[in-house]
Amino acid sequence: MLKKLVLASNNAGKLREFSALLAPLGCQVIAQGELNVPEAEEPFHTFVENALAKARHASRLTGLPALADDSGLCVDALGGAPGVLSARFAGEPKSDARNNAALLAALDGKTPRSGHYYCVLVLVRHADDPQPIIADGVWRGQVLSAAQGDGGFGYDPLFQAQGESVSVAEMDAAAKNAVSHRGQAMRALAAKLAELGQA
Ligand SMILES: O=P(O)(O)OP(=O)(O)OP(=O)(O)OC[C@H]1O[C@@H](n2cnc3c(O)ncnc32)[C@H](O)[C@@H]1O
Ligand SMILES: [Mg+2]
Repeated sequence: MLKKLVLASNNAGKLREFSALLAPLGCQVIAQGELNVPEAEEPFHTFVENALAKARHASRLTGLPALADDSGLCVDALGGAPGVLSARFAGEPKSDARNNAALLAALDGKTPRSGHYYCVLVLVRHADDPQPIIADGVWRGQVLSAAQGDGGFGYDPLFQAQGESVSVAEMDAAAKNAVSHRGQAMRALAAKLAELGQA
């Protein structure tokens, strides 16, 4: 039974979404920043390796079970970019506004504008956990030609999910969580925990 876990993320947008998504687990959740955990390195080419590195890092420094999210936007006409580099597509320091501008510039004149958000979640029960619990989610859609709305975070003003008539930044938070890559991954993770008798 998980009583307490550290959320291995410094992204305020993700943390807001997780506060609703993790509520059903009924465990105490502490953001790593509150425990002075510095940002982990994310040197890998796959989302899952980066998520595992972030989870192990937070768990090692806090002694708590840790949940990490590695996610990004993968655009078909850009060969999957920004992908694992989504947070830093326009370089350092990380900036959603500059990333959005860089995405529009990269897609200028290109078709199709289709792509997907991807999210992988990794939960380790301790830093050297040999059996991390892993779940992922995919949310397909299109990159718009101009930003719309001011909700959400990251690329949300530029992303319109399949079946929606507004950008993700124009959806309310609960509606996004109900269908998003992160919402899907979180529900899959919760199901795995339940199967293992851990939640
Ligand atoms: O590593 P942490 O501390 O969790 O925070 P981060 O922002 O660096 O997170 P990632 O390394 O996983 O990079 C994810 C980037 O992908 C984008 N992204 C992921 N999920 C998104 C979502 O739901 N809406 C909009 N953009 C998203 C956004 O640019 C994020 O900064
Ligand atoms: Mg990151």
